[in-house]
Amino acid sequence: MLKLVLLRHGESIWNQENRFTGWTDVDLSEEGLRQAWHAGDVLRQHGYMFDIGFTSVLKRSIKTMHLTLEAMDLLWIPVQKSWRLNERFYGALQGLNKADTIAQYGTEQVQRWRRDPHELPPPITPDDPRYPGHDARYRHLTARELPLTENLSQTITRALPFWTETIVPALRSHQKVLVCAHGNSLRALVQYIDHLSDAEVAELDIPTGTPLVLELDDDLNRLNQYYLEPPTQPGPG
Ligand SMILES: O=C(O)[C@@H](CO)OP(=O)(O)O
Repeated sequence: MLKLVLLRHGESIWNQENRFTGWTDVDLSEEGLRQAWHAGDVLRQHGYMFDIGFTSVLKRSIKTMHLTLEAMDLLWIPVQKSWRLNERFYGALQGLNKADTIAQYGTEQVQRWRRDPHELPPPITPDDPRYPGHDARYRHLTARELPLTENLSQTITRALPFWTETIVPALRSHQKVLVCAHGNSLRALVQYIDHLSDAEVAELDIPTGTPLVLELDDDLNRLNQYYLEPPTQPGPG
């Protein structure tokens, strides 16, 4: 059996402010920092250890990985970063308050932008300051790879090469793997691994800072899946 742990980053400042985030590189909130440490603490208490970590190039996810590993005294393991694990690129919605957007466009439209795997949010243009082509960390990406907007199905397509070429070989060589990423990039991975329908993935909401354990067979079919909670302390007597 192969075991994989997925961890959504701790709460970010824009999660707290209820804003569409996408590739905006916002930091963790105080609560997010606490959640990231707590995740490591819970993993340690359950006896987990990792050989390698994979994360995105966004600081809320990088810092979550770092704090989680620190709480486990595993800061020494290799951690590989890839833009392919980034959050879904939310186009022109990035930065907007979700409640204001609902007031302007209606609940149904906003829900489609957020959860319909094929619905594209309004795109930005390359002269927009939010265009990733202006950011040094994406300078090796081709024009086709630089998004102007992205739906969940496109997020799966760009995350998949990293899954098959990097994460799967690590799992197959029996390394213990921690993937720290984002609400939608993790939903994309789980949809692929679990063969979830569009309706099922629309219902999937992975909470921040809570380790999700996937047990897989040798063909990478899911056998079991559960969130790790703090172990219950034995009561007095
Ligand atoms: O804003 C975002 O980038 C994501 C994750 O926080 O939001 P949503 O859950 O609406 O897809």
